[in-house]
Amino acid sequence: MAGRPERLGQAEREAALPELTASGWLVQASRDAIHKEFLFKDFNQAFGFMSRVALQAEKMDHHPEWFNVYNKVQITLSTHDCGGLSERDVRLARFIDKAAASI
Ligand SMILES: C[C@H](O)[C@H](O)[C@H]1CNC2=NC(N)=NC(=O)C2=N1
Repeated sequence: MAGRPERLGQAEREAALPELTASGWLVQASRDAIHKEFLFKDFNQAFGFMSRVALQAEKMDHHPEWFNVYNKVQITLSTHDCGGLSERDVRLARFIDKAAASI
């Protein structure tokens, strides 16, 4: 993706975040990031989901912070290059929700 990412402004947050928080993303209090926990039937499904997200992350050159144990995947999204939330996090979060729904 071209260009240096910029932190979302107030209007962009008001436009993008309600949709994400409605689907279970939490805006972190401790840093400018969003977080969501996904539960799957077993490790196989969790890892299948992670594989899809990993391929998309490479394509976008935008990578999640995540933690997996068995069927649980916890994901934090933030843009390190701008020190907070950018449009890339919004786009990746939308992709992640679709990927989880298709497992
Ligand atoms: C050099 C490379 O483009 C950058 O380090 C990319 C890679 N993946 C990234 N992922 C995330 N989450 N934030 C970034 O700022 C970021 N930057």
